Amino acid sequence: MALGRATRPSSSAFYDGGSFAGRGIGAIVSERGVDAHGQMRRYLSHIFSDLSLSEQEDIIARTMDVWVESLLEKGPREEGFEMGKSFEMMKFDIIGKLAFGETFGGIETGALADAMKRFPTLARLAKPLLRRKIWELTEDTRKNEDFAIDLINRRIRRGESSRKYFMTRILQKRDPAQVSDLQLTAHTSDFSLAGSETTGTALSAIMYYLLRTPKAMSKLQSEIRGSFETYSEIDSRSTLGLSYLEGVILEGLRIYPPLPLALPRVGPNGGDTVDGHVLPSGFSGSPVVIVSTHPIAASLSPTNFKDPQAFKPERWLSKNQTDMQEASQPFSLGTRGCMGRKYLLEMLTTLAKVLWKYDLELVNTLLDWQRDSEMHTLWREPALWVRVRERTA
Ligand code: HEM
Repeated sequence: MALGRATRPSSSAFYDGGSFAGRGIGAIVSERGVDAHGQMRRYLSHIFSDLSLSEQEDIIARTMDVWVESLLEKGPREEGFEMGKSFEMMKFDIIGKLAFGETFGGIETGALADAMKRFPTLARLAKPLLRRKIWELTEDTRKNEDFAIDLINRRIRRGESSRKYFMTRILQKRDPAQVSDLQLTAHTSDFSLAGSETTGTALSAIMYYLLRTPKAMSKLQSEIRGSFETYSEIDSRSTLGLSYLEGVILEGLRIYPPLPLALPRVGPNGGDTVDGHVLPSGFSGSPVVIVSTHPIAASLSPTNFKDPQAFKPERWLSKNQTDMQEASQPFSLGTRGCMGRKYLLEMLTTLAKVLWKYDLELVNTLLDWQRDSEMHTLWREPALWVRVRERTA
């Protein structure tokens, strides 16, 4: 795709119902103004630097290890356990730790559903489907936001921390005159949701496709088990060179993009040209012109990928003639593209740890992930019941 000019589109009214909108606060996901959003992105970008991520590694690893151990409690039962929810809880706990310095208790208590209620979820970007006024008046929203505000206030009161939560960095860089406590809370709330639901969805889908594709599962297990003698060797650095593992993740993100919606954009002032097609200026006429690319249309089109419904990690091992790899953009692109894509490393480590330690088996063999998924702006995935046993080989 060739863009005619280096102009910046803004996001559409779809985003008006985002976190804290009812309090008149824009946050990183929901802010529509091009300049205001650019400023927020610059302010927040340092928490996604390599240095910042390596500082967080310890917190992430400890939470992940507790989760991996917890799989042995319920996993071996004949009926198995619901792995999808469990992935989401673990990711939510990690983000909670990183953002607020407090765990939401998802792994220990299974309290994810409750915790999700307390936060304005990314799914609530769907709220423009309801009328704005109703959204603003929703009492629940206020409670959710109050809960997040309370967490942030507690964190601010605790002051400097030697522990490197990403909140530590955000606070260090903050000019309170520019970024209020409320705005800080709104950003953090966006992170919590942008980071947990997407990653949880991705891991569930990847696990399903692996369990359904024994050849891929066996190749992946051989790569992981052949690379590490002990569990403790597995971390975000040591998993980096595992090419089949990376292929598995990219293929999962292609076949089941975690954000399955066509992100709506308003064309830039003066219009633009995309692949030779002239797009009018978004605000020049009535109605406003919205443009978007649907991720599923792009990544499941036979024009872009050979045999697109088949789960084939091999298509990512090298450039090839039959797959247009760039057509799969699960993190979106450009000035509003995902800020957290480096957390992909976390997915590499999660899968490596689980598959190094355990053998897994799909309980519901009639499950068909694509058929049984529903899309309500975001995915509503089917339950993924899995039996987990200590590995035998
Ligand atoms: C598999 C995992 C993930 C996927 C597929 C994903 C995908 C996306 C996509 C498609 C967007 C664009 C949304 C839009 O324009 O409305 C986005 C934005 C964003 N993501 Fe992610 N994401 C993932 C994980 C994460 C994580 C772990 C974090 C942070 C902890 C994160 C933080 C963000 C933020 C802050 C934005 C807003 C960026 C902006 O508007 O400037 N994401 N993500």
